[in-house]
Amino acid sequence: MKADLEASLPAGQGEYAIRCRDVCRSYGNLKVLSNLNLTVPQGHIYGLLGPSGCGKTTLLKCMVGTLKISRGNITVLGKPPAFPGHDVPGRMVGYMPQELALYNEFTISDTLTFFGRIHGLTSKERKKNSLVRNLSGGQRRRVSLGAALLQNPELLILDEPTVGVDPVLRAKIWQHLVEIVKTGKVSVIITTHYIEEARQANVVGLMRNGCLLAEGPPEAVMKQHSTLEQAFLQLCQTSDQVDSKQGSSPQAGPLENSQSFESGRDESRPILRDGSGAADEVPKYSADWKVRARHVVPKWRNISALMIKTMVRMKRMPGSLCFQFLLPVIQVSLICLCVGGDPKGIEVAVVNNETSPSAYSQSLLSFLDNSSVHQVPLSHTDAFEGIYNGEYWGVIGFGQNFTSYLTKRMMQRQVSREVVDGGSVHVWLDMTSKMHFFSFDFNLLVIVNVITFYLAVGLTALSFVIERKEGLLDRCWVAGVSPLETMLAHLFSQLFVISVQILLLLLFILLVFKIPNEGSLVLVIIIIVLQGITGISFGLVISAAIDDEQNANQAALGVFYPNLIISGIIWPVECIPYPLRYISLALPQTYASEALRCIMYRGWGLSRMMVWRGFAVTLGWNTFFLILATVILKLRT
Ligand SMILES: Nc1ncnc2c1ncn2[C@@H]1O[C@H](COP(=O)(O)OP(=O)(O)OP(=O)(O)O)[C@@H](O)[C@H]1O
Repeated sequence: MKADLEASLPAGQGEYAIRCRDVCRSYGNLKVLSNLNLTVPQGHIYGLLGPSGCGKTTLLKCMVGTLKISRGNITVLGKPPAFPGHDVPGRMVGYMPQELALYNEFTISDTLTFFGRIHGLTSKERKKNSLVRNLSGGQRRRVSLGAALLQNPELLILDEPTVGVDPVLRAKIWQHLVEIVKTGKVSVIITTHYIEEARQANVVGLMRNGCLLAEGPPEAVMKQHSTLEQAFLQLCQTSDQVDSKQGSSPQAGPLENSQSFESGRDESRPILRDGSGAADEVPKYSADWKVRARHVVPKWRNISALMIKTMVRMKRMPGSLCFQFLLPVIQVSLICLCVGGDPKGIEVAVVNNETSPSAYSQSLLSFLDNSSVHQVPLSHTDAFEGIYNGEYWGVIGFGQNFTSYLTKRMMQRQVSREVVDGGSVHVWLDMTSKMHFFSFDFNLLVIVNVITFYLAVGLTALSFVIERKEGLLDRCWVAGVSPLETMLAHLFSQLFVISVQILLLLLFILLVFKIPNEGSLVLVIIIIVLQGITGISFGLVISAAIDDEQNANQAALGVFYPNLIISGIIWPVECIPYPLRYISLALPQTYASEALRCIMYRGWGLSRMMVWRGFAVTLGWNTFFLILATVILKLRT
């Protein structure tokens, strides 16, 4: 039986498309792949079968290089995946992930064009104008498969391509796979839950608990059984029996299972290939510095493909795009209209103990702005009672001899304290009311900065979260897009959105609300755009680090309030206690807001420290956030 297999499975290097030796991979404490050995011969279809959760998808992700293995080695088309200069991930491999991994707002044509652009294809695809979101499940799978086949890859890695597909289409997919491997140049590894369909594969691998129970041509695996399914069940039972014999060891995990199974096998079992890779020498691969440098330098082709993708998606959601453009303008307009203006029609009690119509107190009261203050003449007792009852915002009081005392203050060089007091206007404010807010120097420009920053955070914080969840990020990785390219593409496309937002915002605050600008408009625009970039890059950090939409939203919101309070936006930095003040000065918005104020109100330029400091700190934060986001994204793939 082993001889049969060895005749059909090439052993030498170069004759296999994929070779895994002693591969281990864990998620935290969960060991998913245990010393797994697998060989996909060149020009063959390999059907990887196994129950749900046995680690098939994990293994495929390790093969395409989106997951790192913790031990062992994998060789795909001659080199380890993600090796510098190797086109896996890249053109050589077509990957269809388990998730559909399609952009819903794309047409079929857009989808093929997008992946075609990444692979540098110039041929014009046929126009398919149906939106992916309007297709049936089976149709979407076909598009997804089409995207994997697009660049005629040498290796096709298909994770359950036939799920939810009708039997006719399933048969067609298999027929196509059989057709493309005939040339001997294309190899396929395919996972499926429909065990019997794998009879059309040249080789099958039966996987369980992270190890391969058997590997070989389907006929050999089924030798003593009428179906593959029965063979698989038999293998599982035998494996369980060996496990229970070994069960005395409390730590017996998949690794031990695999070894004990191998060592205890007899010839009647369909263990068709000795998986031990210990004797195999691990080949050494090297790449010169030029290849390594080319591998690291971002490719404009990929960046532009991703940017066009984002623009097309935006175009397909015009309502959401308009809302994004107009949101800052709406917010700033509301702020201009509702915040920072003079109070209107507030009730103030007036206690005037002078009765004569020609008294100075009367003429003074007549000068008060009656649209802001509505004067209510009252007695001393009623006025203070009214204040306690919350009816009035304050009391203005004049003594009985206000006119004569004021005249004395004007005429005489020295007067008694009684004269000063009697010749003064007494004002009592209700400090429990909102009145004291009017004393705080509200600064619209700083708010513009905050809005630009946080809208940018909000725009980007979910960018990768959703793409990662839908498998799109993985698909792009496998097509050869690097984390840095993804990061730059997001940065550039969001920059377009925030540029429109900032343009509209400035038009409104300068032309409609006529906020004065004493300084250079160019500097104003640059600092606001730089703040927007800080927001985008911070959003990218959140997006790269967090997997779930809700947590990403919480993180963006969680940073909003502390930053608003500590950055001196609500209350001056000078009033913040010392340890916090140092933090405040290091934050991305503190010095930038100060710089914006100095440019617009004082007309200062870059030669002033308070201005260039704002630019320098913002640029520093931008660089830091972008590097951090790229590193996180790289570490997590
Ligand atoms: N990102 C992850 N974090 C933690 N555990 C994970 C993660 N991805 C997968 N797992 C776990 O690893 C195990 C193997 O998952 P995997 O998706 O590889 O199985 P599978 O054989 O492809 O299953 P199915 O046939 O249902 O797709 C499962 O127990 C799963 O819960």
